[in-house]
Amino acid sequence: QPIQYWKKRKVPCDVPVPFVGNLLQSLLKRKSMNQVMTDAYNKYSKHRYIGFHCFGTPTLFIRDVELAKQITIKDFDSFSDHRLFVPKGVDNLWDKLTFIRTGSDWQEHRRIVTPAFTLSKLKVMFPNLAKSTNRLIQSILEHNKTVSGNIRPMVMKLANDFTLDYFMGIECDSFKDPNNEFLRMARKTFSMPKIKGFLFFNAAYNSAVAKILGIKFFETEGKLFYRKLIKDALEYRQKHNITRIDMLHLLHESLLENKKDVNNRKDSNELTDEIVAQLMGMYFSNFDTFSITMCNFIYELALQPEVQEKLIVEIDETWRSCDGKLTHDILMQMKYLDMVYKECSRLRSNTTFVDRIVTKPYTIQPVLPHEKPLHLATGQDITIPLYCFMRDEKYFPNPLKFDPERFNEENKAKVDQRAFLPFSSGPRKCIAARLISLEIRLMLFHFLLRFRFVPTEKTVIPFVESKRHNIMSSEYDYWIGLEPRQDVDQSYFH
Ligand code: HEM
Repeated sequence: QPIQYWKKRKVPCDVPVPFVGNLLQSLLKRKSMNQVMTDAYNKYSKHRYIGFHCFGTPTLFIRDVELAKQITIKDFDSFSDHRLFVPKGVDNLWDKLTFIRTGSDWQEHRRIVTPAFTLSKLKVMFPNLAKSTNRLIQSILEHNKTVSGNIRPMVMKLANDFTLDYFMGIECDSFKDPNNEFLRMARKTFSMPKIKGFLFFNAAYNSAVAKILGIKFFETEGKLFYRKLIKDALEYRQKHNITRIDMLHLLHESLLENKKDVNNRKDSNELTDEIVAQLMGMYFSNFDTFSITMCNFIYELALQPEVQEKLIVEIDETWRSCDGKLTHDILMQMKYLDMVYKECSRLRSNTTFVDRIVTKPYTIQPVLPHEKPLHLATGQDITIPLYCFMRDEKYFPNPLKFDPERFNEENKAKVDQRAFLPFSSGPRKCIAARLISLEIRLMLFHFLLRFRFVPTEKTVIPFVESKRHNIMSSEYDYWIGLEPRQDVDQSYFH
């Protein structure tokens, strides 16, 4: 009896509604998923964990940052897997994604792909990343004299062209040619329509339904398109002995270098399939997840003219002093940009929660007077609400205020790192956290070198979170103006 599940275990829990659990308000579109979780989080403030029901699945909802750290880092071995969003065997490409792999297969795979994301690799790739960002944002200026409207499609173009260049060395300019095939396929394959997001979230809790409906993440047309693109790129590089340091090269090298993998492989098709799966998974994250995050950040900055002005001063000074030759270290050492990036990540990161599955029986020992040992069996679902931690006033006073000064030299040591988790933590933390941090800073740098973000008469203030999307995005799109800067020294760009 799922309804009795937490009651029997003496874990506090709101009475769930049959079939939908504690998600009724979200399903009826009365509240966003973040709001539903925040309500539960705030209601049981004296507890470290509570019971929660996502549809028919009882999940242990963690309210305590130390317990979350125990689960994601200290006792990781007992919580090493994610729940399966789609049952294994429904979508063979999906099964290969890092996020989806489980147990020793995940461990081995993560070890293989990690080298593509190290700091040293990012530094090697930086000149290409910087060139590509500069080129694309310059192109926005050239092809859109004034940009005012929903900036989401523009940011998606930027994310698409950037991803193509950075992942595969393909130069594309969707501002010049908005009807190009690459953009069309990316939109078709990687943008997550709200209904698809909803189906996926449902599927995560009901694998039988997912199997019956044959819910697939990537459509066949997209799979065929990207498989051909990647296969051709690999063959061309091999034939012409070309080495270009990008994600395709790094993944290919990492997978090849892994001797066990090579010996076990039946043919090079399998290796190509592996690369296609990883690149498509990453393309999705860079096209969809990243572009929503970027829009959230731009929205926030458009409402913060003083922060923008301060940032513009730092950007102009940096660009002048490095004579337009921005390096990885110069960018990452920019103090105010660092503060703004972190505060945007705290308040506007799009991650709602992360999940874990108990992989070895585990007991949560009592800490508070009213607690008893709580035994968790293998397979128990766990929810860690990162969004709630990052907006808890216990860790971030006046949490809804956008205040980069929380991260200044004097204050940053006081930030409780257990609660500041835009990319989660521990061995399953987002593998691309460093890349995203660089990518966003680089884009903000080049945007603010040329434009100011301004609200327009259509900008909905304050930010209203989407009730249809399970990650943080705006309910009313992103109506923002990009005002070309008149005070910019044009010699900057020559
Ligand atoms: C702003 C954009 C992004 C955000 C906010 C984000 C956030 C996250 C979060 C919260 C997780 C789950 C961590 C956990 O379960 O503890 C995750 C996992 C992951 N992310 Fe990201 N991510 C972003 C972009 C990307 C990009 C662009 C890539 C690839 C290039 C990527 C690759 C991955 C992978 C492979 C995993 C699974 C890691 C594993 O299971 O070992 N992410 N991400």
